[in-house]
Amino acid sequence: MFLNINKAAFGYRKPLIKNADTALHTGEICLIIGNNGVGKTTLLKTLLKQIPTLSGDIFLNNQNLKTLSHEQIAEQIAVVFSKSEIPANFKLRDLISLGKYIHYPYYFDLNNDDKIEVSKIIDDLGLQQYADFPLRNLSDGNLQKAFIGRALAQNSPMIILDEPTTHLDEKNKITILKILRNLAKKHHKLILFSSHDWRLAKEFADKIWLLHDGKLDTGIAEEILLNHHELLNPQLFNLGKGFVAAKIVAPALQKEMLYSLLQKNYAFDISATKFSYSGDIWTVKTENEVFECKSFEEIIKTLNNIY
Ligand SMILES: Nc1ncnc2c1ncn2[C@@H]1O[C@H](COP(=O)(O)OP(=O)(O)OP(=O)(O)O)[C@@H](O)[C@H]1O
Repeated sequence: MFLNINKAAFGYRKPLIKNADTALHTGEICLIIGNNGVGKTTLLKTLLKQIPTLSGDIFLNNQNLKTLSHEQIAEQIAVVFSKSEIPANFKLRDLISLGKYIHYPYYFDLNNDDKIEVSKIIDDLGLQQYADFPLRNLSDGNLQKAFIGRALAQNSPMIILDEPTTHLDEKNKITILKILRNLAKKHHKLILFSSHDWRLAKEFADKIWLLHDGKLDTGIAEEILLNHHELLNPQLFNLGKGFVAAKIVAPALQKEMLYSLLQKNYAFDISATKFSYSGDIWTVKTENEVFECKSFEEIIKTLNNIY
């Protein structure tokens, strides 16, 4: 058990989250989700002792956070915050080298082994051609990789990332999430990250910490999603207030797409109509009739004749 949270409360004067009780191991990836302002960043800052724990205890590698100095915490946890300041006039290699300086008592030039390791991190992240680029000239995706590179150079067993995929396009999001998965599974790092893009992130996370109603619910990602129907996607897009779903028998993706189509177009009870999908054909059954439709467009035409 690398991180252990024991009946802890987080927040400022008033707790945002009470009675949090959970643990994570190295090699695991955990996604933190919750609505805006629920306390995700506050929780991460508390784990870093930037904010005091209001009550209860946090153990890092079996040591109580209260007894650890900020330098000792930096040896255990590297951090990538999404709103990180870009150090002026730094090149990419300088930023990644910064991760090494927590291991030096004062400012020194890096020793040879550390320089080699920094170059290897740059290679592993596919950033060779940008090594001597000023940070301000990097794309958002490469800058984000560079901050992850700095965290890697720190060589800590745990990495915390606050919204590491914001501002990134789908391709770069997947690249970053794959890098994180690789770090956990091949290098046994514990990765804890927050994201609002949870549909994508959950594909990569083993566990979820869900912050809601002043509580922290934790567990295997799929278990948390199953137990929190409000998170599962159809309800998220429930635009038609009077919509009552129809029965849909179809593979998950087709079911999700039909649900989304129906709830956008019909703000009333359509539960009397049943839909099933087989061999690329949708069968639409009303009380008295059966229709076969080859596309969603045909389904809409059929339903518009019925309702
Ligand atoms: N230094 C502070 N003192 C008092 N309250 C604060 C402080 N910093 C943040 N808060 C409040 O604590 C609450 C939680 O903020 P936090 O940034 O942790 O939420 P979050 O879940 O990370 O939100 P988001 O998804 O919008 O990033 C908010 O209501 C915020 O205004």
